[in-house]
Amino acid sequence: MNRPLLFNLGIEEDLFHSVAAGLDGEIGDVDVRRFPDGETYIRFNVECAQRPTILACSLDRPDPKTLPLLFAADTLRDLGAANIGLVAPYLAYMRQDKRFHAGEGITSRYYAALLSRTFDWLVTVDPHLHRFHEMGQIYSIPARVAHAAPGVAHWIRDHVASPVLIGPDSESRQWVDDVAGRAGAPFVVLSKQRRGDRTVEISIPDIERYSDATPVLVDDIISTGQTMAATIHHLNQLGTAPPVCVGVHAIFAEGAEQALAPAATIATCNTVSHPSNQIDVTEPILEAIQTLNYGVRVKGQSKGPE
Ligand SMILES: O=P(O)(O)OC[C@H]1O[C@@H](O)[C@H](O)[C@@H]1O
Repeated sequence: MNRPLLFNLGIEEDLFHSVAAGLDGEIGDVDVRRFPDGETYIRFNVECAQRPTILACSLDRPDPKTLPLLFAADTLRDLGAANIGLVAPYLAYMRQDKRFHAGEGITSRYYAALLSRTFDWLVTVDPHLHRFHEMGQIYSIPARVAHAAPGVAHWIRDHVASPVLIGPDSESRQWVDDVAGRAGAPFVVLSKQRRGDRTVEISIPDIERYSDATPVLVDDIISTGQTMAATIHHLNQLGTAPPVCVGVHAIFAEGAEQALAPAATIATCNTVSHPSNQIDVTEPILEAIQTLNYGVRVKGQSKGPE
C-alpha cells in the first residue's frame, strides 16, 4: 500500500506534523477557500489516486468547517483515493444526544450520519459519550476513540504536588476515576444541575479531609467554563487552595476565559488549539489509528487487529 497522504483542514499544526510523522505519511497540499459568493472551492494539488488519505480537522465550532470537510472528502473519492479517514481530535455534536424537549432534533445522530456517509473511518479523542456508550451506536463506520487520560494523569503527576481530583458531575465519574488511578491521587465527584446553556449549579460533598491537598478539577470539555467556574466558586468559599483546572477539549466559548480567571492554572490537551494547551495527544491518536486496517500503519508497528 502507498504511503498515506494527510491534509490539515484545521488541527493544531504541531499535532498534525507529529501524527503525519508517526504514520510515515506525506503531507499533501490542498486549497480550500471561499468564492466571493461564499461557496467553497476545493483543489488537491497532489496525485491522490490509489492512496490512503486522511483529512485532519478538529470539529469545534463545527458548522462552517463541516461543509468544506465533506466536500474535500467527496473530492478525494472522485479523484480515486483508496480510502478516506477523518482524524477529528474534537468531535462535534456529541452533547445533544437525546430529545430533551418535545420537537428538538437529536443532532448527535444526524451529524454522525453525515460523517458516516462520507468517510471510511474516524478517529477522535474522548468524545462526549454520555447516553450513547459506544461510537458504534451512532457511527456506522469504524470509529475509534483515543484516550487522553494517560497524558492528563502524567501532567497532573508532573505539575501538582498532593492533588485531589474533582469531577464536576456523575457523568465524569468513570473518567475521573481512571485519571485519579493513573495519577495515584484521591478523587471526589460533585453533583451538578444544568439550569440553562450558561447556568450550572454545583454541590460539593465533604472534602474537608483533603484540606491540605490542591483541588484539580478535571473535565472532558471546557465550553462556557460555567461548570468549572461554579466549582471554583464553591471551593473558594470552603477556603481550599486555588484550584487547578484540567480539561481535554478547550472549546472556550465567548466569556469562558473571564469565567475561569480565578483558577490558579488551566491545562488542556491540544485537541482544540488554545493557549492553555499543555498535553499532547499524538500517542493516543496513533494508537487508535493502529487498530484500523486501511493501509495506514504507525511507524515501527506491525498490522493492527482488525
Ligand atoms: O460548563 P461548560 O464549560 O459550558 O460545559 C462543559 C460541561 O458540560 C458537559 O457536557 C461537559 O462534560 C462538561 O462537564
